[in-house]
Amino acid sequence: MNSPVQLRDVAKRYSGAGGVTALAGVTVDFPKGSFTAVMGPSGSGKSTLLHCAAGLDEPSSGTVTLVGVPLAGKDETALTRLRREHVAFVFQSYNLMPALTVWQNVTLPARLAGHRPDRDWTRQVIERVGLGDRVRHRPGQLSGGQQQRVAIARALATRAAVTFADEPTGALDTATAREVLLLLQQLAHAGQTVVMVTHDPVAASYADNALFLVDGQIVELLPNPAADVVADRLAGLAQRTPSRAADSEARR
Ligand SMILES: Nc1ncnc2c1ncn2[C@@H]1O[C@H](COP(=O)(O)OP(=O)(O)OP(=O)(O)O)[C@@H](O)[C@H]1O
Repeated sequence: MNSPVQLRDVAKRYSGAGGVTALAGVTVDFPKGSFTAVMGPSGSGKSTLLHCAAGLDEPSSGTVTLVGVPLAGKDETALTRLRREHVAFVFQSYNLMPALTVWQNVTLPARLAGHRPDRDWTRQVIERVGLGDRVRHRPGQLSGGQQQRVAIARALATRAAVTFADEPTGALDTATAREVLLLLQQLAHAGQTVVMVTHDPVAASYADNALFLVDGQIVELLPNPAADVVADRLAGLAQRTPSRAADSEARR
């Protein structure tokens, strides 16, 4: 399996006032060991793409294959099990369990999946993200950057085939953001597949490729995305989609 995430002609329509087409036929492979930044104007479908790819949202049509498993028709229990075994999330809101320590958060997916956590490996990954002296802390006792590093340690610990990151650096200062992005790069270099939604051209420059969405469709895949080139592309794309951007702003 060379591409643990495969989307084929994936569309997502939301009903309701007027109806919204969030994804309009997306076909893309995210190859093993790749780090892709998903970019585009506000409302272009970035989060929807990530949610459909992760099986958190069901496409209206088209197919998603995650770690070789077609998601169509899978019930929530099966999807949860698949995610627990193979997928890690690094979201802006950290999604850590507040009552659990760093160690317990990092080992939670293994324990939920019924495996005994590998203590040596867990210690190694917590060290690697620089939290060796914080294993007994709870998320509330950590800074935003440290919490994000816990989420990355959890991705490393589970050896997740795929890590989905949604604005992982949105709430971080520049130096901490850089550390988090370097760790995401390391995940990819270790053979994991990283898909990251971001608005930030500098964050995208850490990825191998930047994928640009407009009106729910992929318009470009840019290899080795330099921050200034990405910023230029985004500026051009934003001018093309005033209505969708306004729609998305109105939802906030
Ligand atoms: N639950 C929903 N119900 C109705 N419309 C939705 C829903 N979620 C998203 N949309 C619409 O789908 C389109 C794509 O939304 P999405 O959140 O994927 O865009 P995005 O590129 O991630 O935007 P942003 O950069 O602002 O976060 C937007 O027009 C949005 O208003």
